[in-house]
Amino acid sequence: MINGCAELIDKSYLERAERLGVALLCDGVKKSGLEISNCGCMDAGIMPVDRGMTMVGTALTVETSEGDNFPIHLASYSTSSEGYVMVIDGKGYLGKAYCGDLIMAACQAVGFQGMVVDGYTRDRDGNIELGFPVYSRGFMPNGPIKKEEGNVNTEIICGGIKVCPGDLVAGDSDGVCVIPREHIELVLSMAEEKLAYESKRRRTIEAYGEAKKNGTELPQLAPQWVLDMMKDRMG
Ligand SMILES: O=C([O-])CC(=O)C(=O)O
Ligand SMILES: [Mg+2]
Repeated sequence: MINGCAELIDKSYLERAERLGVALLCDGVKKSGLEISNCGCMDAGIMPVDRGMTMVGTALTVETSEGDNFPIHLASYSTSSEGYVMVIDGKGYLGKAYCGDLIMAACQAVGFQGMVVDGYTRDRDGNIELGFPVYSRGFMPNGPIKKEEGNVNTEIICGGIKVCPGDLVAGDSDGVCVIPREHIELVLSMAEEKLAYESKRRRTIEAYGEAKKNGTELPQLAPQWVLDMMKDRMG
């Protein structure tokens, strides 16, 4: 089944997500109390091809299996709009690579923000040279087959996480997370609260380091919640 693409996510949301990064976005899911498996994080087997690759965009989904990359070709040519991340449910198949730097270059030329593959990719060096963010289970020189049309823009599972066309997908050195489209605003605001907490913590840690260096009185290093928990548990 080949469906049209979901509407692109508002740029202001993407900019906020980019500023936060994947770990804080997952913290935002946790703080929001939403019942989302693993806080929206794909499993740790799905990693960036190169450290420092980052992406944020709107999910365009592909479902395929057994190393068949015909559906990936169909998805690549299904839009000319900039801003999608291609999320490929390859069923974790590890016998063949689903794609390499040729398809990746085509996706980059179209304006995809990146690609996530539940399976292997190849042409690692070429991929890094392109600077196109790709997240996969690793590398396999054995190339793909071209067979079935698969599904484009249907609900899929990738890296253990449900992904619907139009969801927010973010990736960085830590991995990939998915925020359901209907919860983007809530998750971003929760993640921004966590960011504010972390900034405050960083200032406290810095002040402690400075005081230690200067031989002045040390400020309290432990956060208040640790002190409260210690009192509760240890009296
Ligand atoms: O040859 C293929 O179909 C996959 C590949 O390596 C590429 O896209 O560069
Ligand atoms: Mg190739």
